[in-house]
Amino acid sequence: MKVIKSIPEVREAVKCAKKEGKTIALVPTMGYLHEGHISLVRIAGERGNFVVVSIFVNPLQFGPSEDLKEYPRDLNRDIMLLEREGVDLVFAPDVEEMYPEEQLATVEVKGLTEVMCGAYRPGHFTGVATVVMKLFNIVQPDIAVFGQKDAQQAAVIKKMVKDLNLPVEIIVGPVVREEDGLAMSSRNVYLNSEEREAALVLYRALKKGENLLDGGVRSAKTVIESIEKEFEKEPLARLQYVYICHPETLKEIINIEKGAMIAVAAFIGKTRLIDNILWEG
Ligand SMILES: Nc1ncnc2c1ncn2[C@@H]1O[C@H](COP(=O)(O)OP(=O)(O)OP(=O)(O)O)[C@@H](O)[C@H]1O
Ligand SMILES: CC(C)(CO)[C@@H](O)C(=O)[O-]
Ligand code: BAL
Repeated sequence: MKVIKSIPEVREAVKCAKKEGKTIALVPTMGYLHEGHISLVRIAGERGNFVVVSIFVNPLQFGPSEDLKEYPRDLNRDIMLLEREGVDLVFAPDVEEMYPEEQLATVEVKGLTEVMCGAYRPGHFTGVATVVMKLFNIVQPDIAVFGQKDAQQAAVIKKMVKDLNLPVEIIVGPVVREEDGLAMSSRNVYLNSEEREAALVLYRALKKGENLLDGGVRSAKTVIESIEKEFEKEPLARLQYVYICHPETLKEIINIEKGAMIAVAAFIGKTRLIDNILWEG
C-alpha cells in the first residue's frame, strides 16, 4: 500500500493504475477510521480494483467556532487499518498541499444546503463540495463511495456530480452502528461515559418515529412531535433539528410516503451528532 502526501505523486500512481486498465474507487475521509469507514472501503473494493482512501481534515468545511483543532487524528493507526483491508493507495496531504494559497474558487450547491445541517453550519457544504471536487480532480476516480450517515452531504455530492457532469459514479453505503444502535462517528470519541449513554437518544427517537410509521401514521407533524418528546426526556441532549424529507432533493415531506428520510442533529453535551433513517415502508 502506498501512502502519498503529494498531488503529483498521486496523479502518477493513478495514471499507472489506469494504464493497467484498473477501475479507480475513491473513499474520501477525514481519518480516525472506524467500522463505518471500513464498510465504505469494502464497497469500494467490490466495485473497483484500485482503491484510494483520502485522509484530510478539511479546514474549509469547519466554522470558526467548530472543532477543527480538536478533531481526532491518528494517521499511523489509520494506515494500519487500511493496509489490513488491502487498500492500494492512501492520499494524506497536509493543508499546504491542498491549499497552497487562498482558495478563491469554490463549489456551491444551492437549494440543498439551506436546510438541515446547512442551516446551522453556514459555509460547511461549500467547503465539503469544494474539497470533494478537488479530490475528484486530483484522483480522477471512476467511482466514489460516501456514507448515508452524512445524508445531506451524500445528496449534495450527488447533485454536484449531476449538475457539473462529473464522470464519477457515486455510491452511498448504509449507516454502520455500534451494537446498541449509536451511529459510528469519529466524534463519538468526545463523549464521556454518561454522554455515550445519552447519545443513544438519537437512534431511539428515530426508531420511535419509524414505529409510528410502521403502525400507519403518515403525518410528519405527529412523527416530529414524538421525536421531540423523546429528546425532552434526555437531559444531556439538545435537539438541533428533526427533518423529514426526500433523501435526494431534501424537500420537506408533510405526508410521509415510502422512501422518506427522517434526520436528526443534536448536541450531547458539547458534541454535535447526526443520524437518520430511511423508511422503507
Ligand atoms: N457510521 C457510518 N456508517 C457509514 N458511513 C459512515 C459512518 N460514519 C461516517 N461515514 C462516512 O465516512 C465518510 C467519511 O466521514 P468522516 O471521516 O467525516 O467520518 P465521521 O465518522 O462521519 O466523522 P464525523 O461525523 O465525526 O465528522 C463519509 O462519507 C461519511 O458519511
Ligand atoms: C467528504 C469529506 C471527506 C470531505 O472533507 C468529509 O466531509 C467527510 O469525511 O464526510
Ligand atoms: N462527516 C462530516 C464532516 C464534518 O462534520 O465536518
